[in-house]
Amino acid sequence: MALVAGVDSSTQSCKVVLRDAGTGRLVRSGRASHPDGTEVHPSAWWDALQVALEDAGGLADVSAISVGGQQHGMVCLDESGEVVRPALLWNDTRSAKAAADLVLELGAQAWADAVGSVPVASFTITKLRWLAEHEPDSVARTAAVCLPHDWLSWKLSGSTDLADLATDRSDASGTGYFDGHTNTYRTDLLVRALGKEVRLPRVAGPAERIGQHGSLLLGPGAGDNAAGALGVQTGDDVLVSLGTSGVACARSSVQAADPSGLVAGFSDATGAFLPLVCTLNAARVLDATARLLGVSLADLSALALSAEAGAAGLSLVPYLEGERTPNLPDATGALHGLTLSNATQANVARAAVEGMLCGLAAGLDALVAQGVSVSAVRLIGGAAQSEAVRRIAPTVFGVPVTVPEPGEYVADGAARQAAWVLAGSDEAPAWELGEAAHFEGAATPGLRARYAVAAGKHLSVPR
Ligand SMILES: Nc1ncnc2c1ncn2[C@@H]1O[C@H](COP(=O)(O)OP(=O)(O)O)[C@@H](O)[C@H]1O
Ligand SMILES: O=C(CO)[C@@H](O)[C@H](O)COP(=O)(O)O
Repeated sequence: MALVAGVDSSTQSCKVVLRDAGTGRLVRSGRASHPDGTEVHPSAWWDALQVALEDAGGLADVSAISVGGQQHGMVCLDESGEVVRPALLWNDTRSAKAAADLVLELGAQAWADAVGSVPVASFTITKLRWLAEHEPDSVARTAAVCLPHDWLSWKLSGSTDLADLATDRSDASGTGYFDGHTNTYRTDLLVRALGKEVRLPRVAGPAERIGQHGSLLLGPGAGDNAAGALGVQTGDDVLVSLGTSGVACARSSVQAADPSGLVAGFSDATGAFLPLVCTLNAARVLDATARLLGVSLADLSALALSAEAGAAGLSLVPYLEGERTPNLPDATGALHGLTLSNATQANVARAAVEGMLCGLAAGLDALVAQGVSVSAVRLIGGAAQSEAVRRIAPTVFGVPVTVPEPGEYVADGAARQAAWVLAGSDEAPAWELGEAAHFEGAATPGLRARYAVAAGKHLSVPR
């Protein structure tokens, strides 16, 4: 029995799964936390990976490993491979003005045509423009730019040579300087943002071996959402992930080019595309609401389910970290529709779940506008563990929702990729998935319209 390992180095934590390469059976797993904040030194990810690997019993008996990681984070390396400054993460909105400037310079349609997406503050390219404008010394020291998963793969390879940096299409497509049609970098766009050329990771094929450390083969890895789609074996279903970010995406044979900027035209981890909508506010909206109410997440779920659908007219606008879709980096959250009679813990809990899901429902609408058919949703990510989220989701999305057996689907997708690399086959191995739970429910009348009015009245406060 050969073992493969998959890593999910996500915003809040690092998770590792070790699976049987042939059957996909889970053999061991481990995890470790990441520090809070939107600016994190990559060494914290490496330290967390070591702890998670140790927790999972180590790699001594593992044949291949792949890393999935949070997308977009800007990792700058100097000529000797040292990190120049802490990485700016996908949810760091300081580059919002840089994003707006870049869009103004070329026009939204030109960006969508060139790289599949209109840049927002999350994208690496806007962080590079921010760096050029605010930290010229850091720019002068930067010899290479890569992404969180690229950096971790490179560290795992044991190399310190920048020439050995490698990435995959899915993560490259989130930079804002990668053309998914030709699978080549648009270095002209990178130079436009940063003001100089730098070394970029080689873009490996979906099942290409990018290195070897002793007998351990290294797969190309992927952005976390592409890895999640590979792990849950979505086929043509729409995937909604409720982690730190809220994501709605679907596999496609064509790259999206949405000039409205709502849908990002990313690539997937199999050689196809992954049109994707991402919000900044998902699981942590529930964390914050539970904190506000002084209850546990389990109690929050029970409270939400004890309230009537629609929370008796309360709407929670969940822009607690600003928002990315819609592009409102300075927006703040709000509770609308409070009255003496509806001011209960149960209604606030319900409004938090419904508000978070309404943000994702708008994302599903944007996918539909790009030609994606949404007849059912598969739900993953930390907040999919909430019974309230599972049961309320169909009443907000208006379609049935399937929740796969609880698991770490991003890490699983990375492990499946590692098994693919090991097998050298044309396609990723098909692994048995566990029992899924199915949820249905009629759409709550008027809920989304009322949310849309409330969301339109958000307050923007520059931070
Ligand atoms: N039962 C639950 N109910 C609601 N939220 C949950 C539950 N279990 C975990 N979460 C939340 O899920 C989030 C972590 O999810 P995860 O998908 O691992 O995030 P990320 O990949 O962004 O690091 C945390 O904010 C955590 O509080
Ligand atoms: O920015 C995006 C997608 O474009 C996010 O989905 C990040 O990739 C972070 O993912 P999580 O840590 O929330 O899973």
